[in-house]
Amino acid sequence: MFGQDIGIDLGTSTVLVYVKGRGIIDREPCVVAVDSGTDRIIAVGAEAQKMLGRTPGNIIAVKPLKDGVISDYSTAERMLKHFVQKSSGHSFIGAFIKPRMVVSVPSNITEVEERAVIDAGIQAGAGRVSLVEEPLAAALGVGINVEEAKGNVVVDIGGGTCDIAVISLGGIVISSSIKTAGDSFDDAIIRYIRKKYNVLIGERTAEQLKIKIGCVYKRDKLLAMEARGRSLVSGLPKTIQVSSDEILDALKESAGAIVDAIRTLLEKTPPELIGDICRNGIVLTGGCSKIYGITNLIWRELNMKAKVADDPETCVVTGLGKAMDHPELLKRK
Ligand SMILES: Nc1ncnc2c1ncn2[C@@H]1O[C@H](COP(=O)(O)OP(=O)(O)OP(=O)(O)O)[C@@H](O)[C@H]1O
Repeated sequence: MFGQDIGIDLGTSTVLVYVKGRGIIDREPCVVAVDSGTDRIIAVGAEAQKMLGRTPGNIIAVKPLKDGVISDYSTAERMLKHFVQKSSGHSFIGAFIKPRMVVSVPSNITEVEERAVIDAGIQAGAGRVSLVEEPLAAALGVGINVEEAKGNVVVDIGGGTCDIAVISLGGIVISSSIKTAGDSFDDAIIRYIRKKYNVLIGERTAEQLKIKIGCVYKRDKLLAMEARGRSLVSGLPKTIQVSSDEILDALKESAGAIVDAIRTLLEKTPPELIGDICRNGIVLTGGCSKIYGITNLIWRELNMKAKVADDPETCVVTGLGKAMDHPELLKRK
């Protein structure tokens, strides 16, 4: 006997939880704060994120996912348990009847990585765990009729992975997943600032630069932002002015890798579907698809129309909600 259906977009940066009949009930950074002495969880999500890099010796803030897959099994399992308990509202029925869980995973993950997600879900209290590939869930969430005999391309650019898939007739015809996405954009900014200014900035500063002034195509109007870091020469705090053109330069290689991955997949796509794809254009989802200029870059490099979905971060979890009613779309049942 199963209880409620829960959809979990278990992302590298963010976890979103969907409960059938209630919609999205939770959206938290994928971070857990653990007391290293007692191994007890102190905080999950936004509260734990505030502790990242600022924790006293006995508290460690852990990101249990890396590159879209579980890298710290025990923490991931306990984090999932937290969300399962929250979703049941600690109700009497919720305590006895196990929920069915549908979780999104990157395309092309290994069987071992899949097994880790399923086991973590079961240990967290689910009665059954099914998986859906992220781009398929994203396509459902965007409202694409995935059952049609028409080709659609979805590119989901999250924190850890960029998943690209050609979808037709309710399935993924061809897909690829690269580990170049939001986190590697942040790393590229850190490396660029270090090389150019001899200043070491933190991950959160790099992410702010990316979100506020970042771009992968030249902005019409030059923007600038102050960034604080540590001088590698004096060892003291230093503030620098960074421009949007500098971030464009820093992100050139990573953005190029995403475009190349789309190009490679299109080259392998069956010719019958290419016509549909040219007509429909590419649909972009995931938080990092909000980077300025991504659609212009795709047009310039691939001569293809692209559109960023409305609210691109919630497409996957919304799609998981829809997949609950279409068991044929689930990868592992
Ligand atoms: N306006 C923005 N411009 C650029 N990047 C952004 C913007 N808003 C969010 N991001 C980035 O989007 C990424 C998070 O996206 P998302 O929540 O879709 O990832 P995720 O599902 O957790 O990751 P994955 O699917 O790779 O496991 C982060 O790297 C974040 O910095």
